[in-house]
Amino acid sequence: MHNIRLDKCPKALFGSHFFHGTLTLPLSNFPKPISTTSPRPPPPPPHTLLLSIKSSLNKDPNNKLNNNNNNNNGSWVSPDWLTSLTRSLASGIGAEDNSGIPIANAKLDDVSDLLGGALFLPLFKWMNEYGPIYRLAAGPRDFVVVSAPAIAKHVLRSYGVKYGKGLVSEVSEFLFGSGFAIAEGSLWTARRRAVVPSLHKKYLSVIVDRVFCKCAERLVEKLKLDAEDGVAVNMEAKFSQLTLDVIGLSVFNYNFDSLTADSPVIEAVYTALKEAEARSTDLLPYWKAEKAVEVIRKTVEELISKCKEIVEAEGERINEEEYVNERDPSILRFLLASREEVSSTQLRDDLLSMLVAGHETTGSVLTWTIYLLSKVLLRRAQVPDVLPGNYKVNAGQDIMISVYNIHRSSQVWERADEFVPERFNLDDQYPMRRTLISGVLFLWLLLKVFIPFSGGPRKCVGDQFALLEAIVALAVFLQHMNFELVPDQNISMTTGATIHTTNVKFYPAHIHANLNAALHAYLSNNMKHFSLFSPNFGNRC
Ligand code: HEM
Repeated sequence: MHNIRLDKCPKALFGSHFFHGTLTLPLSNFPKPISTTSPRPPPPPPHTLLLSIKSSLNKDPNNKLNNNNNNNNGSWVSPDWLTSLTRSLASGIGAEDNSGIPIANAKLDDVSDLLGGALFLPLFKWMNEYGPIYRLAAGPRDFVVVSAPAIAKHVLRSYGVKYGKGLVSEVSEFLFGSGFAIAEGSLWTARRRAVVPSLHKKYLSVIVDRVFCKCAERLVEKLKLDAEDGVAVNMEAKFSQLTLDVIGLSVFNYNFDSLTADSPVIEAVYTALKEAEARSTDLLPYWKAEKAVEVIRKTVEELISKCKEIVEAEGERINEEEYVNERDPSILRFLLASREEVSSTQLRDDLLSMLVAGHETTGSVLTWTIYLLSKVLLRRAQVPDVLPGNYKVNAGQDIMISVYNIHRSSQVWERADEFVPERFNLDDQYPMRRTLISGVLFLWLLLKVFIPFSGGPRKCVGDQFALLEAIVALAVFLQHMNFELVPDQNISMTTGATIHTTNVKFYPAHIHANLNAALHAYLSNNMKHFSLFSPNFGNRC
């Protein structure tokens, strides 16, 4: 596992502002973009696969291919990557590589982070060495890794035309089945159109009150007890429990009550996501996730059948666009009352997608600032394509967009590595709005470089939900609690769907404070601006 020095850890920076009672709004604290002209020109000279393989074999004195040319771009397959070598030898000696994409020379040391699940760390290192686009052989797979906003935008907005989800769908099918989070083509279009209307504005405002505030208040009550006892608390675990309760109530009107009793669903979600990650590189042995998937599916099926009985007994039908059932405003109720014809397996898989995506990711936004938590997005080229910067990819090429790199690149941001709460002046009553009015150019840049919820047609459907949840929870915590980081901890990172810390503890302390007026203003004005955070790049979703 990779150990991060506390003084280098973005979380520590975050903590120094957030966890000592000063109000900060992490969502608005992204760095200022300085450039969006991404691809690093000029492209490196072309090289051949054969020569690259030769260069990787150079270390072997017995190797007959030994007297080859120097390859500035490193080897197609690093000496340490025997699995990749095997694959490359099998699949294309002599093939011309005229892609213009440099090849990352990945050493085993570099990828030790992979074994802890922190793939984004070596990806960042290689970006600094090879630039905003490079080719990486990861185990038996071969990825083009993209850290340039313009290329990322090109790939994300071309979903369905030139790119599909590809690998991510393949490796997550065991979990999501036919759910719309991984479905492709017309199945995805139909399912997304059915589910997205359930997250309408009226629903969100009801959920803020009934669910986000209530769940956060419940957590505060628990933390007060810990404060009295002087107990150090693992906040990541607490946030995980909080968000499971939130997503359970919002999607199913069901209280997991995981703040009180351990819920097997949390563990099951992490286990399943880890397995999906292991499958995507094929570098690690797969976990045995069958049991975890069974736990999640069974839970979802039970919740659906309970709700179905009630809806059928009541004969409820949707007749308004922004329909909310006052007793049960859940997404499940919305879908069932809309009487949409869909198989029960499909419904289960769609809702399971919401449960996993919604639970797993929202927890981490509370411990990391939003721009620091994102990992990678995967796409696969369906046709040959030329990327901005004149980089060529073949049909079938897996593309890995490193959102972490884009959000942390010094080519893109000023003071890229820092958390700077002062970027938005909180004394300003409407910080986001002012930016909107006065900074058209800034916003245009922002839309291209800040993509925690992805972009284009497959962008997150829960972005506004997640942002509101995080803001409301922060508001409630800060009104009642202070947090002090337990000194001398070894802070590590790991990944689920996003980046998480491992076992970081805080001492909570109860305070009596008033909710900051700026936060009030922010909350009441931000909803309409939230779409900023996941651009659709002009696509209709
Ligand atoms: C901080 C919180 C969250 C983050 C950072 C996040 C991030 C993302 C990202 C990056 C994607 C797109 C993946 C891609 O382009 O391949 C995505 C998709 C998705 N998210 Fe979220 N998400 C969050 C919260 C939520 C919540 C709360 C829900 C549910 C209420 C949700 C439901 C979904 C679904 C269903 C998809 C699949 C959409 C599709 O494929 O059409 N997410 N999310």
